[in-house]
Amino acid sequence: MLKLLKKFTKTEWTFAFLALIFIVFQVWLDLTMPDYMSEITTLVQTAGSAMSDILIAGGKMLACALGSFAASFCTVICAAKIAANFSANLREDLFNQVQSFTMAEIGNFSTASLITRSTNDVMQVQMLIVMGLQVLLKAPITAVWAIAKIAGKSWQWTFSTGVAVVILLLVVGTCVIIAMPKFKRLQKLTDEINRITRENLTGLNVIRAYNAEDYQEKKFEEANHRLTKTQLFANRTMAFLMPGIQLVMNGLSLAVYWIGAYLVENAQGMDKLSIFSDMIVFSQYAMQVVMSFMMLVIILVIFPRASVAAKRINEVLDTVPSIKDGPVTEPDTGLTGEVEFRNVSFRYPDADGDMLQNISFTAHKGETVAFIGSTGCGKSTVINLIPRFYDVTSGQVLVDGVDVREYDQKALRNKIGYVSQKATLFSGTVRSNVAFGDNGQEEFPDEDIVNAVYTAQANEFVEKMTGTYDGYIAQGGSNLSGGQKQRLSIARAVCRRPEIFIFDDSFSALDYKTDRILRETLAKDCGQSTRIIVAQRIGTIRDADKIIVLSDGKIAGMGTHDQLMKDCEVYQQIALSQLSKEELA
Ligand SMILES: Nc1ncnc2c1ncn2[C@@H]1O[C@H](COP(=O)(O)OP(=O)(O)OP(=O)(O)O)[C@@H](O)[C@H]1O
Repeated sequence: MLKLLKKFTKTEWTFAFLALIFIVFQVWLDLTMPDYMSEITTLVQTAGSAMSDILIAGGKMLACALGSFAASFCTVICAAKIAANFSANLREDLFNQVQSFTMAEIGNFSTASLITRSTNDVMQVQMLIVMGLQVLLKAPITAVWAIAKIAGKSWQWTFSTGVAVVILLLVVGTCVIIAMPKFKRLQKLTDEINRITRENLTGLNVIRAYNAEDYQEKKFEEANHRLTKTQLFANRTMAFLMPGIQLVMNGLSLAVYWIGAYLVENAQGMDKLSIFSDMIVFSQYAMQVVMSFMMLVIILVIFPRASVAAKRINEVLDTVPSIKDGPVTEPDTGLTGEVEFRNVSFRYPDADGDMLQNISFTAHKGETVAFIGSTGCGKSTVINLIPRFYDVTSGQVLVDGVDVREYDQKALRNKIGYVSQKATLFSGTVRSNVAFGDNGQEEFPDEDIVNAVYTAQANEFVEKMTGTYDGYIAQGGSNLSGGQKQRLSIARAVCRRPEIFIFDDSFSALDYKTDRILRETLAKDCGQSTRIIVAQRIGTIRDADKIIVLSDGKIAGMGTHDQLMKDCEVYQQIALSQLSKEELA
């Protein structure tokens, strides 16, 4: 928690200092009120007192109460401002940190947990700051000040207040020790609820199609029940606190009056009056002491959960992304659009064995290099190493003659137009999806957007959309068909005018005719760019300059279609499973 508080900015410290001033002022006013009460008590008991004197003392007491209210209001405003600013900065830090994570780190935390950490966990810390600033500062100041005021009045009264505080601490300590482990579990269980809800929402169609609503509901119910049970246990434990504190407070009042009665009875003449008014004042101060401990208890209810949340936030902020920027922004090798793999092997984090073994090939400028192979043989894994979604385990991946690990990541990705296997679109318009991101140059001109849409064969449906290029795209492109989404994803890559295109099975949802026309226009409009294509269909890659056949993470053959048809058995099998001998001839 302290580590997070180091993130306080100058403005936040200034507001914290202001809050402290308001708190000291409020405590002074609160502790001055019993003095006036004592004055009123004495005036009331003294024969011949003037009514105006009582009213003046009462008026001063009222002024103190109003002043205390105003000071408390100002403290709350300061605390709310600090907490809101602080959590906004924290959320931004978390967002930026998660942006810099590689797939490995995101996998480590899980997406659901990262969402809880950026929202719910930040809220827990925010609540602690709002309450903490008011209470953590106010309680000790009030306690010390009030104790100083009551010390020396009567040892019996002071002793009974001391006993009340010790009992209070024992009650609070026991409750916190019992509830603390449950608070730790609460955040984990919130992650779980988040994960199930996300899974449910993203897979809604499949759940309905398979009549799996009951199964999902059961999963949710179980997680919900676990969360509710833990919450109930923690809250029930803490529920003991308030009645416990009330009991101690009432017991203390009783003790003060009982001791007071005994002292008054044994006193003589005017002393009786003075002891009586002391008793009234003392009971007020003693209540202030106990109240300040009670306020600390409120913090103790929030603190365990907030401290767990702070730890979880720090875990994210302290994670060093495994992929770091190198120094190269523009290579001086004189090469463009060249991709080379040198003896590359790769193992996924936590996997037992290498997924890729000894992969070596070169794609020169303007060439089309295609990967084909059975499902799960490692095609996507190979191409994900080029934009450095993962780093190689051994060997080297070079772009324009420079190891990708040497590149500044932005500079490397500016050279690449990547189209993922699952078309990903963002809520917005056609334009905002095509002119997406930054390629290190000026903003994408309208002309480039239109050209890219035409090259990707997307014009045919975009121009029919309401609003055409400003037509609405729903989150994840859910208002488009699979093939339309793929074409817009391709247009997005084309619009960047990259040196290297990476198509990860990006033509699979297109009909054969559109697939062929799209490849032709790509070759015509982007002939200068290198194209690396993963495909399942022989037809898509047949004309490639180089076809690499992958089998179990190893290269089983490399060459043109004709060469492979002659000497690569795996390729022949794939080809014959898709096309007849006549078509292949
Ligand atoms: N993030 C990951 N962590 C661990 N293993 C993974 C991860 N991603 C993929 N794999 C494994 O690596 C293997 C190769 O996956 P990859 O996606 O490269 O195959 P692919 O040839 O592109 O398959 P497809 O044609 O079905 O897309 C698979 O066996 C898969 O289980």
